Amino acid sequence: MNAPLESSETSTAGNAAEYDFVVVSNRLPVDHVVDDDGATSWKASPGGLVTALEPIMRSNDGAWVGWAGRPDLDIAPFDNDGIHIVPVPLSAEDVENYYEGFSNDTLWPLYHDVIAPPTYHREWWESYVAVNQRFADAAAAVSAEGAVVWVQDYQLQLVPKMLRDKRPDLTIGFFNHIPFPPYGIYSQLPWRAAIIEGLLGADVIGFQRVADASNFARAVRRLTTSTTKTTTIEVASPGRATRRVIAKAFPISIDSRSFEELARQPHIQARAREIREGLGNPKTIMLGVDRLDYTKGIGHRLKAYGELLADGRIKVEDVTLVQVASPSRERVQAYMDLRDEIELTVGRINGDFATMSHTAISYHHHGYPREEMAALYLAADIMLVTALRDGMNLVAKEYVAARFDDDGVLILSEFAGASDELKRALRINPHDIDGLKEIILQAISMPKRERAARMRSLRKRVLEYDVSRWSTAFLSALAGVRGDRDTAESIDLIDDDPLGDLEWTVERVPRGTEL
Ligand SMILES: O=P(O)(O)OC[C@H]1O[C@H](O[C@H]2O[C@H](CO)[C@@H](O)[C@H](O)[C@H]2O)[C@H](O)[C@@H](O)[C@@H]1O
Ligand SMILES: O=c1ccn([C@@H]2O[C@H](COP(=O)(O)OP(=O)(O)O)[C@@H](O)[C@H]2O)c(=O)[nH]1
Repeated sequence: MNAPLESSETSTAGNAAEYDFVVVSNRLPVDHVVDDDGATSWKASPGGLVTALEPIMRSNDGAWVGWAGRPDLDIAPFDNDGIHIVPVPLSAEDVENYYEGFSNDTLWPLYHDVIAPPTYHREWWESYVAVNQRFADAAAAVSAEGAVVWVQDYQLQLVPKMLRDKRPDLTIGFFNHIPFPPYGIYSQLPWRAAIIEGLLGADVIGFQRVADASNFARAVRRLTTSTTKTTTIEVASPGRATRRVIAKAFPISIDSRSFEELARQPHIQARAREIREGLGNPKTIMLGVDRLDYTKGIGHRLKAYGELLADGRIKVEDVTLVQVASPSRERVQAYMDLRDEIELTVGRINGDFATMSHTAISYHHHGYPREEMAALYLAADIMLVTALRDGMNLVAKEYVAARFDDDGVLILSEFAGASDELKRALRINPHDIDGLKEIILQAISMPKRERAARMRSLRKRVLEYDVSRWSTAFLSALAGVRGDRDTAESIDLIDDDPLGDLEWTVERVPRGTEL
């Protein structure tokens, strides 16, 4: 990686308005980290957004505008592995109010079915507006005349309108990586109309699920004078021509082939065997990989596993659970509470059931590199995705891509976006602990022939609809709007949407099942 300058000096890779393709996201693909001894370095950022966008950026020669993950850093733009990186500095106060506050303690819980209660603070909102303006200004400064700018995610929902006001020549896309909530929940937000107006600055607004797009269309109808017809929104503003905005589902994916290639490498397979041996070669290894987030249903899966051990329906010598819980948003109170709760539960289950030779839960509060992820997926007989609500969940798709041996069982929450596509997974309602226990037993005893048939079908889907298909679909929809015609690749990405037609009311939303 080229060494970036740690000051506001200009680098050779300047900040001129020269890029025809610009991605704007809260996070850059790399985080600036400082070790205990004060040494600084760059490491891959956490989460699926970066996993999905990195391959597209590498093949597009574009600029990526975002935050370097630490407060008070003023770093000049630099080139990293074929991507022009444009850091947007955030002060410690911005991080507290815009990122930890409004993004992750207001919007995140609100958009995830209020699993945790959202907090509404006016000063957080003011910071969100100011920081969104800063991202919009930075994007405008690097975008060439007529460029395509693709804004990502809930942290930057005001950027499309801010950009359009400043640079009407740009074509603007927005993709929401997390769910868009039903109106009964969304309407709690004191700034609900301003956010819809912000998003409507885009030409194409993408969502993970059909249900998200229809929730958004309903919010548009309730809060604006714009009209909606299927995926088209007619936006009328005083003194301006009516604009057409497309809002529809574009389910995100992964670079499936490259993940499979990685898993096929002999050293990754050797590492998978080593992981199994290290765990005492149990008959069944179950795996969970999540950011330590209350949306991921980690407690529900621990509950089911602990009860199966307590009931004597499985033995600790036979079935081990590996749980990777990568650190996330560690200064937000709900995340601190969750860590305490999960680690207490892990300690109790291990205390009650582990033997000198066999641990029950192998728990890891770390973020691992891609290679280790691939080895873990190969080592796991069962992958447990028990999210209470999740935009997509790329982990589910990575597990499938890694299993070139057509083996392994995916247990997948119906509340994760991936569930719309991965229909031959064992789909579960994570709130139903008894149901989850039965499904785990079914997965443990599933005959090899059935495992292979299911995995083949899952792999067909994941290999066919990869991240390049996702970005091509989105960007051709954007090109269609720019040319004032919808040339969008016909998106038959979803055959049907089991939850899509439900307009949930607040009362029907599952609220934190008691564990
Ligand atoms: O940046 P952080 O606050 O550390 O959080 C990491 C990312 O988490 C979220 O990921 C989402 O995007 C994935 C890819 O589309 C999707 O599979 C997953 O369901 C979402 O939760 C968040 O949306 C990103 O902005 C964060 O960078
Ligand atoms: O220790 C870890 C844990 C997770 N991941 C990656 O982080 C992403 C998680 O994406 P997902 O969509 O499942 O959830 P998110 O964290 O974005 O909500 C996946 O690419 C994982 O492989 C990783 O690289 N190391």
